[in-house]
Amino acid sequence: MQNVLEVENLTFGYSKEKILFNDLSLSLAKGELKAIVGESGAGKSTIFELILQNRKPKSGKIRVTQNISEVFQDPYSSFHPSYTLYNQIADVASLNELDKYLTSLNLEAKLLHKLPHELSGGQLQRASILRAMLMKPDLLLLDEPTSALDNVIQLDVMKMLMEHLEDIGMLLITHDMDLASWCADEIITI
Ligand SMILES: Nc1ncnc2c1ncn2[C@@H]1O[C@H](COP(=O)(O)OP(=O)(O)OP(=O)(O)O)[C@@H](O)[C@H]1O
Repeated sequence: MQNVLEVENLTFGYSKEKILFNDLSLSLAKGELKAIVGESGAGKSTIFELILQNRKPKSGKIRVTQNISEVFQDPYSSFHPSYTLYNQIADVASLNELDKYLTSLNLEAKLLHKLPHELSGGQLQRASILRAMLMKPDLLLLDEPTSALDNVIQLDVMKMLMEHLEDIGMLLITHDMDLASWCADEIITI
């Protein structure tokens, strides 16, 4: 099994006084879904910042594939406000499998021709997952990707993601321990 992410003895804090995590190690291969859970402010989103190399660790190593997609916590900041979703998705991803994902995400194709603010938070969240999947990543970073969805749609979306696990390693940030226990191979608590 080939790892798409290896984190070794990672230590990080925004200041010396407040270390968020100390000596954190984890690995992720295609076919695996691991969940990061922890209280608000524990540093879950910060781990993604480090994986995306937007921040440098205080110590430790991160080895990661270059082919990463992410779904951010706030769906409104995931898209540029001035362009249609279709344009923003077509810019970065192949549209070959568009119809298949629209169906499994229960999204109407006409929504894609709207501007981000014309969609609900839940519709935008699914559009963000659509874009991430069409990019065919090796590693998918999911930061509370279903927080704006009701329970039934949340489960449908998670099942759809899990059907594609064979080709992707997935790291899921969630505050929902039930969701993590249901879908994850391993739960990392910070
Ligand atoms: N750019 C920054 N500069 C200084 N401190 C920051 C910065 N970004 C986040 N923090 C602080 O670091 C801590 C961890 O933030 P982070 O967003 O990673 O937490 P989280 O576990 O994802 O929280 P939540 O579940 O509420 O999204 C928080 O105390 C936050 O205030």
